[in-house]
Amino acid sequence: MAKAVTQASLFVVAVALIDQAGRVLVQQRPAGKQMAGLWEFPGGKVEAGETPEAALVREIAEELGITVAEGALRPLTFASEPLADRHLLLLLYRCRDWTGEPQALDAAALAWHAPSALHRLAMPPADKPFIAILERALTGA
Ligand SMILES: Nc1nc2c([nH]c(=O)n2[C@H]2C[C@H](O)[C@@H](COP(=O)(O)OP(=O)(O)OP(=O)(O)O)O2)c(=O)[nH]1
Repeated sequence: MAKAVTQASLFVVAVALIDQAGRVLVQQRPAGKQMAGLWEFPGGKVEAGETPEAALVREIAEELGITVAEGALRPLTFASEPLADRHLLLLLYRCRDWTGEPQALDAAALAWHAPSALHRLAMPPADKPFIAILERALTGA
């Protein structure tokens, strides 16, 4: 019999911005937040009435100060797992086209890394499987 879901879902969208050198942008969660200090993909919670893509366009503008068109967001993969007292549904998109220079408006720091270098970063548990998927997506392997 299927296990009953008792936790409310936390619906989050995030983006792997990919530059011309094939590096991916990650940001460091600031002090005072849950999982402070960990490196994550820019994004955040989908608000009531928003599509995932509209939420991600909004979050990218708020967190990085850059403009992305919804059509430039390509679904890549997702995670579904418990997070504290909730159940996290995390949709990861990839994106190669944006306008502006990313700034750390909501993060302690930004960094560009080749996907293989992400293995060395402290990231949230849900993000770990994303690294190999990004490596395959960017090398074509
Ligand atoms: N943006 C983002 N969030 C992630 C990733 N991995 C991961 O587990 N999360 C979690 C952390 C948070 O619990 C949630 C994102 O929500 P959020 O960033 O809007 O929420 P928050 O707790 O940082 O801040 P707030 O909006 O409540 O002030 O998803 C990721 O790669 N990117």
